[in-house]
Amino acid sequence: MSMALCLQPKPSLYFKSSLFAGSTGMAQFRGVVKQGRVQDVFHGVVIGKCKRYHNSSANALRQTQPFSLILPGAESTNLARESTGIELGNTLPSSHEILGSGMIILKNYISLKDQVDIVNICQKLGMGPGGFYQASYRSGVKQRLHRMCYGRNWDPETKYSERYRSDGSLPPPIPDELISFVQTAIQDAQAHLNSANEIPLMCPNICLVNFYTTTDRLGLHQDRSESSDSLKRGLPVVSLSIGDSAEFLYGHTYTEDENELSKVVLQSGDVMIFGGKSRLIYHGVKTIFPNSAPPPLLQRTKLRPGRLNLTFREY
Ligand SMILES: O=C(O)CCC(=O)C(=O)O
Ligand SMILES: [Fe+2]
Repeated sequence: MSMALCLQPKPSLYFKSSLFAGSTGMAQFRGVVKQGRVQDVFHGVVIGKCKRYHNSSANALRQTQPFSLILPGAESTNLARESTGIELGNTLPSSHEILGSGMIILKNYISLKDQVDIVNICQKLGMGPGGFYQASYRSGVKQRLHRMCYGRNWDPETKYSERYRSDGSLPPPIPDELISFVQTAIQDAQAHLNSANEIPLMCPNICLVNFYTTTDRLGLHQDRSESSDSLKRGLPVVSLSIGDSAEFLYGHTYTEDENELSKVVLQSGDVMIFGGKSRLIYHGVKTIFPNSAPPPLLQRTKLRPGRLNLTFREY
């Protein structure tokens, strides 16, 4: 990647760099949510079921119902792809917030135009083979979140061990422009840190795409399915937020008491990066704030209410 690219204050998705092929990794959910406080806080994900494996074809068939990011009826208008005359220029300046060693938020980093493009990429891939689905556990319980993977299959039960998804599909590759975007974001983050080593550069080879409706949550967990080498080196997780804002909770030790966790609001356009000493933070999404997405994004994409989140990792 050229330095010119790295110095872009808001890198465009259309600056392409070399494609990094390969395999990849993801989240390890803590299997302790029970009737009690944590479930009250994080009632979106069935964390306690994660130990069981699944792959029944009955589940697979149920999982393949298409899920559109776009409001029902809006797809046919094709507004997402046409110029509507809606002003997309960002008015808010970018800034950053360091949350700890190896953990940073680049605020308002993704331009509105790129947010629109990312929604369109995810909509296109999300409706195709390997697109959005609700993973289900062997017990038959489905995750509430709609999710898909790029680059390599990750599933809350089988982690990275199954190349194919339980519905027989393979995840599409990570689009080149997203790989380039993520690497530029890491380099921009490094420039804000005391030492660039706090967050090592990585070549993402997996991306998990989550869509949260306004009532979805994500329970407290660590992302630790990636290779021991990747975790040992502290290769970062890079997380992009688009759509409604979210309250993100995190801490370095597991707790069932929400008050012991730190909180931060992730808004549309923010990029959060956690690597190095923060690579194994416990984290979760407590709340999605309805009606908080930028109006021009909604007008341009017809994104349904909720939040799109992409997390990139290197296996
Ligand atoms: O939605 C987010 O901000 C976090 C997603 C996440 O933690 C994950 O997919 O592992
Ligand atoms: Fe995570």
